[in-house]
Amino acid sequence: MSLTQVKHIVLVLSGKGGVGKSSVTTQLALSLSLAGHSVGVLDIDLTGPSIPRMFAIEDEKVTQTPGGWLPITVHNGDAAAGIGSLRVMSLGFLLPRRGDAVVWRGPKKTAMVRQFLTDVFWGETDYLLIDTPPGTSDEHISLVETLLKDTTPEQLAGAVVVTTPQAVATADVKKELNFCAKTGVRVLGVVENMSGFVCPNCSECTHIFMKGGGRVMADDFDVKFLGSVPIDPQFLMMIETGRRPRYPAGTLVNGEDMSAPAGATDGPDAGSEVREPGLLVEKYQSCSLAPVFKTITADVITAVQQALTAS
Ligand SMILES: Nc1ncnc2c1ncn2[C@@H]1O[C@H](COP(=O)(O)OP(=O)(O)OP(=O)(O)O)[C@@H](O)[C@H]1O
Ligand code: SF4
Repeated sequence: MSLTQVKHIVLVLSGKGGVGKSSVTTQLALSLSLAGHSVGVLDIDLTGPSIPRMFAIEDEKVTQTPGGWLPITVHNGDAAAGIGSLRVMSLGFLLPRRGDAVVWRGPKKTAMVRQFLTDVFWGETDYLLIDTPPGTSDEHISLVETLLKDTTPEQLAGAVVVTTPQAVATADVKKELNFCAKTGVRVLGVVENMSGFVCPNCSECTHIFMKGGGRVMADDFDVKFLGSVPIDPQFLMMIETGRRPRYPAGTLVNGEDMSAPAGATDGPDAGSEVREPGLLVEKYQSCSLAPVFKTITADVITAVQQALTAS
């Protein structure tokens, strides 16, 4: 069984598409890795796998070994720098061409999800984040059934549920919380994404949508609110073009100065359209969302430890 050496499995769920589930998964993975943990990301969004693009590895192909499929390495980690390894598996790596459509009926999707859970060789991994499609579809049921059967309660830590602030999103995301309650999956907490907009000129955060819907929903369901994540165009730019985020002098986020140090040059990758997966962790450290996720990650780790004590 490929998950035996995985310590903690965390599902990333949302009832609604486009709320930033894959972005939250990506940032949680980068943040956990920056905190020194070895991290795996399993993308089971079979019809729209966006995780490979987010890690700039969409042209990679996985290899089959006697121990199973080998996930793609984003980086190997650096013990001296206190950074953990980061590896990714997605259906995107098995498709003949980038962007190929996957038109499968339920049973085939169910079988693929099972295969992803049993046939990927993760090796020793502290956190396996599973990015799921929106809703509560065949993939979710297959995922939860297999995990409840094949992993221990200590391994299956629980779910991080992602929403946006508006009522139209929270209404759908509530269905996901009900799904967790019915299937017995613990909810580690709720993240409100796209909560305000970070201006690229002055780094001021403006709440262009409503705010607070995620917290209200978390309170209604008596689960932890993990935090609000603003829209930062620099994060999007980093993902799309590989450019290193840059903020005006004096930009403070969560007490951390995000502006480039005095005299710093932009480096060879600044302005470059070439995305380099190995540099993603380093670049992410200079993104305004990194300190936000540091706090969220610390809360997720605490919630996982509490779940461990309770199980
Ligand atoms: N906080 C953010 N700041 C800037 N851009 C963001 C943020 N969150 C998400 N995005 C961008 O919004 C788009 C949709 O996000 P993402 O793909 O993560 O959503 P999703 O919920 O996983 O979508 P799907 O339902 O299709 O799987 C992406 O281009 C992503 O980079
Ligand atoms: S936040 Fe400040 S710099 Fe940005 S658009 Fe508004 S006024 Fe201009």
